[in-house]
Amino acid sequence: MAGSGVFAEIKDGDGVFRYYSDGEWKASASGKSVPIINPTTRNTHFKVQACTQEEVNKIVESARAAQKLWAKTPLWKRAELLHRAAAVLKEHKAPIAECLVKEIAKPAKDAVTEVVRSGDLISYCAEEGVRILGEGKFLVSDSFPGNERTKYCLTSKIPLGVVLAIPPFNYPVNLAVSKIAPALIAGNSIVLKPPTQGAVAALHMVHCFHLAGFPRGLISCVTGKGSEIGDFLTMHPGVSCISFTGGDTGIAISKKAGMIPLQMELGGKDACIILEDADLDLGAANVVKGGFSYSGQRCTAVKVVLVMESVADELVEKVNAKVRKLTVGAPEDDCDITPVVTESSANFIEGLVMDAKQKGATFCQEYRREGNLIWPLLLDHVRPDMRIAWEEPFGPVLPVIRINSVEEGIHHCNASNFGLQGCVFTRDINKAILISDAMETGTVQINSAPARGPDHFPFQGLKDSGIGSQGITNSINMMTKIKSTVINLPTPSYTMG
Ligand SMILES: NC(=O)C1=CN([C@@H]2O[C@H](COP(=O)(O)OP(=O)(O)OC[C@H]3O[C@@H](n4cnc5c(N)ncnc54)[C@H](OP(=O)(O)O)[C@@H]3O)[C@@H](O)[C@H]2O)C=CC1
Ligand SMILES: O=C(O)[C@H](O)COP(=O)(O)O
Repeated sequence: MAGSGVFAEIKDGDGVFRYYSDGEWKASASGKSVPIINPTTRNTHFKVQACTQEEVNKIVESARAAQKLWAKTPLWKRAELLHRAAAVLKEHKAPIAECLVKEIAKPAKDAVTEVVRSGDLISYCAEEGVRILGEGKFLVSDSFPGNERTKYCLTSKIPLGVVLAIPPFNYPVNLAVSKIAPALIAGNSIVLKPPTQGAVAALHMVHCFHLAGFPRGLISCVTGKGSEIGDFLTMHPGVSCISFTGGDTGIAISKKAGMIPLQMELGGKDACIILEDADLDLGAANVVKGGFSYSGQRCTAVKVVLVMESVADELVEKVNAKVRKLTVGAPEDDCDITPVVTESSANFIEGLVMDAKQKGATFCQEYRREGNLIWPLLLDHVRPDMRIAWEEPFGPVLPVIRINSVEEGIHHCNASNFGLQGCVFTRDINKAILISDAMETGTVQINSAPARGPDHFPFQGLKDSGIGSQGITNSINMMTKIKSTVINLPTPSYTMG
């Protein structure tokens, strides 16, 4: 059970979850807490500390001190500790998954998968770090015009300092460790600010790093509402790098942050283009999986289907047949469709649906909502003047736009402010490549729905979907800087010369 057994110390006597600073679990001096509302019951399920600015200062100070020592810890030892943390995390997957079910209504099996996937990510990161951080470059000067061979340049990757990690609610464990593990293996320290919905799962995950024996202050976790402590954290002079995943908040952060490296993974409006020659059964299965898994609350969810008119009726029929089979209900029952994360999120989704209704979209199912639970809905004959053609619902509501040419589909995709992923279904690999090249997105999947995983693949968004690239190798590189040492010789030296 959450906050019991080995996790007992992360909760105070009043049942409020503590924050983690300088290797200890503490109650905030604010005396205030932030409620976490269970999306299913809509009642307060957990409470976390509302940390103060002084507590943030203290955390950043100890993170800076701990990083100096950690940078001098041999790479193999850093990797060994990460492997231990991965094992502890997997060992305690059940209570962490339980938090995900209660805080963000993630279906029970998917919640366990998220924790196990996170353990695997940490281990892979430890191995990859040992390989790529153990290597540098050796350059000689005579390759550049006008130079003799008098300079030897040695480069290596050095840590940045304190990495601030801010993940979103939908993968509060996986998208936290995707920042924590690369930062640590590269010799940085970490300050984590988890999403409010998902904070308790994240605190449990942090305790697994504590149990694994990481040094004091190297990892900290500060809780509180992003709208209250977010600016203080992201503009803190002690922070050397920000790795953020979330919505438009990331655009505001990137405008306010100082001259530090930023990794931003933001929203998406991933298009699924379906051509006449596509395998429509495969296309329909991926539209349903891509559009409705975790009730559409994935940045990589299919968020608009662009299907050629000649096969649209058949595709819609096949998709509808699969939508009818989706189970709707509680995450504890492992239903396919579960309540969306907050009431305001459900209201926002409803606003998009009503706008589409008013403007004449075809409802393939009856619109139904109870509390935060919204039944899956396919909207056919959506037109570009409808909000849902462009906005990200982050819910189980999927628009279909019928197109008459490939160019029309690409045009719609590229007219979006977002550019995260996209996918194309066709049996013609040549067409698929041309479409992939034409789509202005960070990734294009051919004959499969968009996905971030497996977690070592590069993952990046263009335009408003982000800055930089994630994926284990890219994150390690992003959280380091190149340092050079140049050996200057008094006379040119040529090997075997
Ligand atoms: N491209 C990608 O990889 C992904 C993108 N997303 C996108 O994330 C969005 C949904 O996630 P959601 O959690 O609602 O996103 P938000 O942008 O609302 O929140 C993300 C994180 O930022 C924190 N935060 C809020 N305000 C501030 C602030 N002023 N300064 C610093 N941090 C702040 C939040 O904390 P708090 O919860 O306390 O407000 C949370 O931890 C969608 O748009 C989705 O597409 C989601 C997953 C992956
Ligand atoms: O937030 C998200 O949507 C995740 O990054 C998606 O990860 P997945 O595509 O591997 O499920």
